[in-house]
Amino acid sequence: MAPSPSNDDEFGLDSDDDADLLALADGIETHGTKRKSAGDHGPPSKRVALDFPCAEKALAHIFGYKAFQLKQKQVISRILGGDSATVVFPTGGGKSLCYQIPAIVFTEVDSGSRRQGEGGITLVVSPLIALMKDQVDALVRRGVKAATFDSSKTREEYLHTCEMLRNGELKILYCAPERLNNEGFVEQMKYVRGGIRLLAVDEAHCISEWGHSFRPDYLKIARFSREINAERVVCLTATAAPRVASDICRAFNIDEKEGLFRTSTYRPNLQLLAESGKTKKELYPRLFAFLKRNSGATIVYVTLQKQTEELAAELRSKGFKARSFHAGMDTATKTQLQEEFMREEDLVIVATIAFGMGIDKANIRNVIHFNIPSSLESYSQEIGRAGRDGKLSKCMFYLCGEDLHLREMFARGDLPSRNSLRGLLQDIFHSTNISLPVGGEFRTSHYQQERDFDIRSTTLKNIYAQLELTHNLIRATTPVYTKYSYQVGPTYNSVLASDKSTAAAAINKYGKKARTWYSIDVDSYTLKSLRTDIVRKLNDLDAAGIITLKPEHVQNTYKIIQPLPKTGPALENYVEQIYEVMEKREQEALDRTDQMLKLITDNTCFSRALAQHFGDDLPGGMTECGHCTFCMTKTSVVQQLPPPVKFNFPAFKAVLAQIPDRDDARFLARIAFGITSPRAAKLKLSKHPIFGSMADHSFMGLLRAFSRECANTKDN
Ligand SMILES: Nc1ncnc2c1ncn2[C@@H]1O[C@H](COP(=O)(O)OP(=O)(O)OP(=O)(O)O)[C@@H](O)[C@H]1O
Repeated sequence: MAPSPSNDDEFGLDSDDDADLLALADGIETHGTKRKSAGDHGPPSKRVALDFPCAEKALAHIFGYKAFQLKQKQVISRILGGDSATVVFPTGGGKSLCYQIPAIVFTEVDSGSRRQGEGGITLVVSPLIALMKDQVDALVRRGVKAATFDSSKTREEYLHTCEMLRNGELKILYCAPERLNNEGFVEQMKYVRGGIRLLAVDEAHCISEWGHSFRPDYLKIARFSREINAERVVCLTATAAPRVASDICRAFNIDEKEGLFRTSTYRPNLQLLAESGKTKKELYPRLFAFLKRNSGATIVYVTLQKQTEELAAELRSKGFKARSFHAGMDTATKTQLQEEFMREEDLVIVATIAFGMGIDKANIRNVIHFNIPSSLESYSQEIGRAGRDGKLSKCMFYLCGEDLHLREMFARGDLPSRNSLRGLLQDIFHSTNISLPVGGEFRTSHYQQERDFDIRSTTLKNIYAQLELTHNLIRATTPVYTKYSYQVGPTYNSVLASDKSTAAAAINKYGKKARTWYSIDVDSYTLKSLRTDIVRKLNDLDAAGIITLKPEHVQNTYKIIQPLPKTGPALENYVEQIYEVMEKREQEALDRTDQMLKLITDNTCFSRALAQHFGDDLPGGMTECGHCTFCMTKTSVVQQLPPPVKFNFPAFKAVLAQIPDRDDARFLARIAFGITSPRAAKLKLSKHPIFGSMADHSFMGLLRAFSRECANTKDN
């Protein structure tokens, strides 16, 4: 699963959507000569053996390491030689140095061609604010000028970063992918002194629609890299099956033969084990016994937040030192737990996947999966946290038939009904919007559409991404805040008085003061034509510390790229195409669970099957690892499925009685199966006894039964 996105909503730089760069880029020259972008490169230069002593020096003097590890040296040489790369190193493999060292030494490599103070920056796109912060703190301690743009920054810190950017001091800037959607930010990046020398894309597997954690915002990074003229790109990930790695390379125009750096995925000190049981109850004592036999720092992964608490309590009652950890906890508690885990040698952390990213503990002895991981990629990433010290560590997977429901619930949660999708597209392509010319703009509220059409937020973003990137109909621009409020500093009046621009005059005249905050309605009839100038001026005043700006009332804004469909059949065509893609994604999510189960239920060595999934194999022609459950027992693990249930008519009738609408069979099936959605939340159904009352049935069976019911109602 994808890590949760950051919430960058300060300083008016937030955006959930793409920025409209084209409008701004038109007629704007980047300063100095046009920069060479990653896509402009000729044939890769990896064939030329490059050596950069300055990189070795930085490794030793700044980071204190003796030698490069894995393929760090090759990657760094390629980047310093001017080319882009994709790096697939395991968790903890040292991916960060692959961009940090180039960022530090770029100025030494081609200082001759640049003016003083024009070293340019390395921009790192990473979805994890906490990780970014740790990295920046570590770099700053080592004397490297690094910063993040994120919502946790104080205003002073933000202004300080802007200042470093302006005077060319900054070497590395971290930001969340959402930040690249923002017009203001992209403009700022276009004008960075010395340019964007390197764009580093962390967790790059999120770009692939085949990947387990596809994020539409990631698809847009490639376009941004061209728009900000990034000189080269490095994409980094710990897990990428061959198809995913190809997607990444294709998106950034990276030569797969020369620019893809993979290391062996096999970890000989990890013992992959699995056992199956009919019920969780049956597996509890086996888990306790396992932990008694295998002491040491342990992570037990479960799927749901409440399971972390339940299992941790159970473990404590059996005398284990156990704590629960999940994303719903407050930051201070989470930090404290992480610190405790780093310190202690025998703590068992029962956690959701929220735990582990950025945990750099060498002696984790056991990683246990007490539910089914969402994919082989997640599994591999999670077990990869064990045994970084190279010592024998155990990775136990307890498979339980009961858990299949949970996986199906997740896999099926994102697909809306055709009706919902049709309703959404009718709303997007409604008469006002379709009468707009190409280049015209319209606004919508994602928040409202999620509720109106019962579509989850991530799915809605995916649909818009398809309209934008696959069908090229629209393009997201920076979300619009229809109202701007601001507090003024002591220099405000004199600055505005001396500013002779029309925007400044308008702000002076129409900015209304309440008690402490001023506000200006930039969409009012009088100000509409000056809107862009006023917003820019307000942002400038904010960046200069003259005012503190607070944009309000968010509206997602789109520009029309091609004429929108005007007829029913044309709209239906989009419904079909988009729905097909979404159905495929649902199927892929279900397939990923099957692949996970196949790993341990097939008649093969687990370690070999895992390596082969990633396009790799065991080293030295080995056919077996010799120490996984299959190698040790020579038998596969048998999945113990719960017996099929008889159709529960009373529960079925209760769902129909509680929900009188027959417009959406999928919605009814979801409620019976226990899958929530915006509509379920609005109707407060998730706490109702009917919710999940048929969780032991097959989802497809439920869908068929409710579809019949809806069709009958229509016929009558
Ligand atoms: N050449 C090296 N020699 C010694 N230690 C190194 C070297 N390169 C990196 N390290 C250290 O290895 C640890 C892991 O590095 P890093 O965080 O970059 O891994 P990663 O591949 O990004 O892992 P993740 O997938 O968890 O993000 C860090 O403590 C880092 O300083």
